[in-house]
Amino acid sequence: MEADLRLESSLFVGNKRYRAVLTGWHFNWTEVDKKNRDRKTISVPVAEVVGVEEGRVEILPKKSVESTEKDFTVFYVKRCSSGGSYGLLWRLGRTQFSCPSRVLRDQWTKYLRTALKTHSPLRPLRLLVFINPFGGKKRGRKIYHSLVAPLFELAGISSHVIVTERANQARDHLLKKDVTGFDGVVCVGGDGMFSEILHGLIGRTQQEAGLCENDTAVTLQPCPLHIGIIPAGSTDCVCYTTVGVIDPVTSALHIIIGDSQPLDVCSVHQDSAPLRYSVSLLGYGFYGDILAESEKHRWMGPLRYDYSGTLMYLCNRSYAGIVQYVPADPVLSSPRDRTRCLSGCSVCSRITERLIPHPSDSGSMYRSHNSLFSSDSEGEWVTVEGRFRCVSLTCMSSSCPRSPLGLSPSAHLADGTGDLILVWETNPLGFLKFLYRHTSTQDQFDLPFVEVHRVKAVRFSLPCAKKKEGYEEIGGLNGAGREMANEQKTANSFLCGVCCSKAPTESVWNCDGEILPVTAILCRIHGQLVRLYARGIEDGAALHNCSEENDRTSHVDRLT
Ligand SMILES: CCCCCCCCCCCCC/C=C/[C@@H](O)[C@H](COP(=O)(O)O)NC(=O)CCCCCCCCCCCCCCC
Ligand SMILES: Nc1ncnc2c1ncn2[C@@H]1O[C@H](COP(=O)(O)OP(=O)(O)O)[C@@H](O)[C@H]1O
Ligand SMILES: [Ca+2]
Repeated sequence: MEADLRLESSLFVGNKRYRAVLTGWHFNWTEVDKKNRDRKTISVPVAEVVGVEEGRVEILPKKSVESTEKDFTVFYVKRCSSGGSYGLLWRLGRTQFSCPSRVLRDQWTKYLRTALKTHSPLRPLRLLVFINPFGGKKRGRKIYHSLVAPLFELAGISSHVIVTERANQARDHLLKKDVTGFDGVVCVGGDGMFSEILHGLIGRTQQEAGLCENDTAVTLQPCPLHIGIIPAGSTDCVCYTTVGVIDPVTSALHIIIGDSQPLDVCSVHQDSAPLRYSVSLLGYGFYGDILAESEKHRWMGPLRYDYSGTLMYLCNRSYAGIVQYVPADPVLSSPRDRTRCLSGCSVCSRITERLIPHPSDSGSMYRSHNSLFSSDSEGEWVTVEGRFRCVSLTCMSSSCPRSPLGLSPSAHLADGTGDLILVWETNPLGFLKFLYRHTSTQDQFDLPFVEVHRVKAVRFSLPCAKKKEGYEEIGGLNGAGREMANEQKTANSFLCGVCCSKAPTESVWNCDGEILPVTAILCRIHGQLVRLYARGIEDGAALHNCSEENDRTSHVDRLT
């Protein structure tokens, strides 16, 4: 079949002659000068061709300009440097070709379209799109209609668009309404909107599989529908971490070409409250307090987090707690190994192989129970207790424009583990140093009051009242935190006077931007539970559209 797809001929772009070649995987065109010498080659992977149209076509607005029956236009992904961000911006490239004959033109368009179908099996044909009109700077509708919809139309995607009228409408729709015929679900909004889609899709998939989501021991079934994110929120952390830039056009192009990025998801079980899922930040203490405070200032838009963050920094609160965790296999990777999970990551690929069910399993893998949660596995749990500035768990690096390398720079998107970050009670200057390091390449874990562990599961509970009093007197049980405790006590009560008369003894959990109503939780990481229309962060070396060869086998890169 691939041999059939080879096509080679002379083509013209303007008045320049090119030698164009379509092989199985690439479409290349090389300028040929008057002496028949090859000059610059442009190489586009077939998987990155957005569309092929007869004639000379423009989009935005889409129109056919003066053209002949020998012309055709190819639209494809073009990469540009993104300036400040780690990833690459994608733009729509367009080249209008002229053929020596109409027959050849028809052959080119036919071959290119066939190649597209063969090499991008996950390209969506029908999408369900939810727009949150109030997310971020309230520009969701405009972003979708002016930047994204014309690209979907060009790519022949039909979309059913729902502008939400209330919170949780998208989640409820996915849980209850018929979604047959859709290849994917797109959310236009922020992390909160993504979280709605996540809950809806995971919930529906388990319902259909007859699995009980609340059972901490059940192995959940991966979702069959892909999720696309068009960023239009406040933090846009999931988009930034999986694409590398916050840019609606880049994200729309990843959706169109049917990119596929698996993502780990953490299930958060609470005794008296419904099950929640998290991918970016499950945080107690500092991040919980920021969220609770920021809800009062929603009118500020994305700035509410900086305002509340500064306020909560000044409050300098710490909280007593017992944290238990099950460590992941240290041979596979470590949160301090100074590597980055990039597109094609080899650490994530290793678990992909293990997760793919073999025919002989006949689905039993997804129904199996996890030994972690049986009573005889108690020995695997490690316990720490004391007073913490914050306890955070993230399934991925959780980078965002504020923190380009993220909460845990070496975390992996799809390795089946999460990173648990424990920041013990410390003085205000120490904590500022910790926060400030998130904005640069300095290691935020290289501080005496910070610990990070790669984990498969986490439990959190409050110490009994008597113990809590003890911590308040001795300042926690951890060596690093203990020394600073007395000095801390004075600082705490002084600074907290800024926002509250008495520091509370309990914080709340921030679960991807949602406040959880309970403090005691049990969390478990589910490897590759959902798939996004993304491919992970591409490094600058992938700026290749003008080069001979397109080698996209980047793996894990060391941080420099
Ligand atoms: C001194 C500079 C400190 C910069 C510290 C940056 C740490 C940033 C880590 C960000 C992790 C983001 C994880 C994502 C969470 C989102 O799921 C979730 C929901 O997002 P959505 O509203 O878009 O739906 N977002 C959040 O919960 C917001 C988290 C808040 C992060 C902002 C932190 C700003 C802190 C500023 C402290 C300033 C101290 C100044 C002292 C003088
Ligand atoms: N029409 C709506 N009205 C009010 N809230 C909504 C609506 N649609 C979605 N939401 C909720 O708004 C919250 C924030 O949305 P999000 O798109 O993440 O923006 P932001 O990043 O600014 O927080 C989400 O938790 C979502 O459930
Ligand atoms: Ca992970």
